[in-house]
Amino acid sequence: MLRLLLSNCNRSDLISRSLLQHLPQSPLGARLQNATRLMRQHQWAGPRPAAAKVQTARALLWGGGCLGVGVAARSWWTSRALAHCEANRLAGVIQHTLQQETDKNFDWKRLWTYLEPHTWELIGAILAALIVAFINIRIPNLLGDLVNRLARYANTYVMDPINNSFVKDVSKPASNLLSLYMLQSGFTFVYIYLLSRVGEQMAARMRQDLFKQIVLQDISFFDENRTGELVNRLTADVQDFKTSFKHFVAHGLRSGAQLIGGSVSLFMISPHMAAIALASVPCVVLFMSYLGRKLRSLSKSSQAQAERATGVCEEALSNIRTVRSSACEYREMELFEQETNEAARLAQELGYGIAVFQGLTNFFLNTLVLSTLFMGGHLMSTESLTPGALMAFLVASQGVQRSLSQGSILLGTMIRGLTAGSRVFEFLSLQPKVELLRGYVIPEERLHGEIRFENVCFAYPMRPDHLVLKDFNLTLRPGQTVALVGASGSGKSTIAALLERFYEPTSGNIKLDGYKLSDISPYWLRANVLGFIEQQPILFGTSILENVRYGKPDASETDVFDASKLAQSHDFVTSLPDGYATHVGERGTQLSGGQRQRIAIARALVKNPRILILDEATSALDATSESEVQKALDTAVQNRTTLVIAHRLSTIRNADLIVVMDQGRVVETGKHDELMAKRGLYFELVRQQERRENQEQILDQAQILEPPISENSPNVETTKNTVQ
Ligand SMILES: Nc1ncnc2c1ncn2[C@@H]1O[C@H](COP(=O)(O)OP(=O)(O)OP(=O)(O)O)[C@@H](O)[C@H]1O
Repeated sequence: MLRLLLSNCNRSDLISRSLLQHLPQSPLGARLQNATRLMRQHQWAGPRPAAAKVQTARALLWGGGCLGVGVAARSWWTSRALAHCEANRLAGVIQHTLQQETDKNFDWKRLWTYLEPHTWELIGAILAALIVAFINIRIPNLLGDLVNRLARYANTYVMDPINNSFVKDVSKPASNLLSLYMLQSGFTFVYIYLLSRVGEQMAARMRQDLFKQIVLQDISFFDENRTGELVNRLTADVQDFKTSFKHFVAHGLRSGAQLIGGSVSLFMISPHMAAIALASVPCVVLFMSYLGRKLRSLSKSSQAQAERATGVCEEALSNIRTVRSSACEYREMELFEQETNEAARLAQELGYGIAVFQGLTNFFLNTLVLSTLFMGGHLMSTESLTPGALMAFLVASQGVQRSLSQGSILLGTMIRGLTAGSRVFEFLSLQPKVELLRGYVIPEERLHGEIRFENVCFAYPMRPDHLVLKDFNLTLRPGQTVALVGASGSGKSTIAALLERFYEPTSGNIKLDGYKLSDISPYWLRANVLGFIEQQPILFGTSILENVRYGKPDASETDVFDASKLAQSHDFVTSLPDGYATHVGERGTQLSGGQRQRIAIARALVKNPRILILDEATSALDATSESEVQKALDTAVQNRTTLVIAHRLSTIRNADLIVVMDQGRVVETGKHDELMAKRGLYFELVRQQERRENQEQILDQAQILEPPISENSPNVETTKNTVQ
């Protein structure tokens, strides 16, 4: 789906045509840009850790050794080209290792970029939370005051409460207390409301940035990361971070302020009791930070495991037809069960750690209350403490106790939040190697559609030690149809992927009308020059009109109809009850394979591309659909340079040039008749295919001739018995 997204980049969404026009258009400008890009890449590799330097040196020595062997084994020219491939491949290995070593600590600076636009709201929330904390510190003193006054009337029977001095005496501290309660609730509302605004807006921006960053990544990123895991980061991790942030700021600030303020007032009420009560706090703090570190690493593995479970679920659901047709429902259930059980086990371990911590903290705090009562009673008996002061001390110490126990919950929240945040920021800081908009645009009058592959070597980033293309050379002249054939895995689709700039060659060049592809804006290239038709095209769950328009968002209805006529889809679309407004279902499941394919062809043609890439566009179809789609393709390729990746060799007999590939190299080129006369690999492939097709025909005929199974036939009996 992402390949499709990249190959049909939505121009109106990302950048206006005028911006594209302003990009440098001369080869010199492009060379300068390329040089800057290379310099930046070089700077990135700049300060290498010592271990990496050793690794680099080792790798280079090893590379040197390999070069030596290569020189001895091959002719000078071939080995020089391959040595170059090997050196570049090694550079890939080193870069991959270095990337894995990058620090994944929490990025506070990046967090600030999200908070900065809400500075005033945040300050307001912090102030309101601090005021609440201050009020909470004041309340015990006022309560103590009230209790002292009430204590005076402990043994007095109040006859007339209205005219009695009791009311006058008590009303002032009581009304003071009431006003504080009202202020406390008002400021609580303010900070909770402001924090939730900041949190929601921050989370929305984070999600948008993360999605943008993910969509812009190189295709190799998607080879490495599973879709479900990416979706998990976009949803669960951002959610976790937001919740933890709000919780932490709201309760953390209040608890922190209350802890400090409450401790001060404890000292003011009774320094003796306060000293005893707070003596053991440093031990709790030390214990808290030790456990915090342990819990953080546990939380990290627990969240990563949850991500894996989501990955399994997403993969199974998005490929439900394959799961069903392979009868793998129970396997998928089992796999999901294993992954979720493991996630639950890790989460339980985390919960266990937090529970131990909280239990110990509670025990500590309760013994603190008990010792306070014991000490307070003793001081009261010696008349060095009033009952009001004891009451104030107890309420204040309860405030401190609440803050401390909040601290243990906050610790868990903070751990979860920091882990989720660093996972989100990890992807936010990734930079794609190929920048979508960087590069120049070839002026219309110079765009002819000539493609040259010059000594291209390539290894996939996920398998840097496996060279897929070795010194690959090929020229496609403007308007020519060139077919790539070869055994499975020989590198045909890789050629198409390189032409689309889904990957960059490890060495060598690909040129379009003499301009290096690496200097051209990939966005412009895919949006204007290349039309890509895949073997199994994916449609989006919207109308046929929107699906065709996906190739060119500003296409008029007439453009869509014209492209559909060229793709032989107009007639079947207009015969549908809703015509172009027909919904195709998720991934286009409500259409037949041939219909999907023809809509995909219309989607590619609507932008009138100069170059068409057909990746086995008919191989997944039955004979009727194949002939319809083939008709569409025959019209589509006219006046365009076309690269056909062929499986059914019968469909490319008329190609202007057939290129036979074997293990990433070109081994034969020519027209069909020339290659057949050569009796080389192409001849062999054609023969193999003919034999296979004959065998399939014989099997089909055998099935037709086989008598229908009757109710009484032994086969049916056997089946019945087996089922029973
Ligand atoms: N994304 C990828 N990451 C790593 N290796 C890959 C990737 N895609 C393909 N390969 C490997 O590259 C080699 C060439 O694959 P490619 O798809 O180009 O072959 P092909 O000739 O098109 O095969 P087929 O006819 O079966 O489609 C294979 O060995 C394959 O395993």
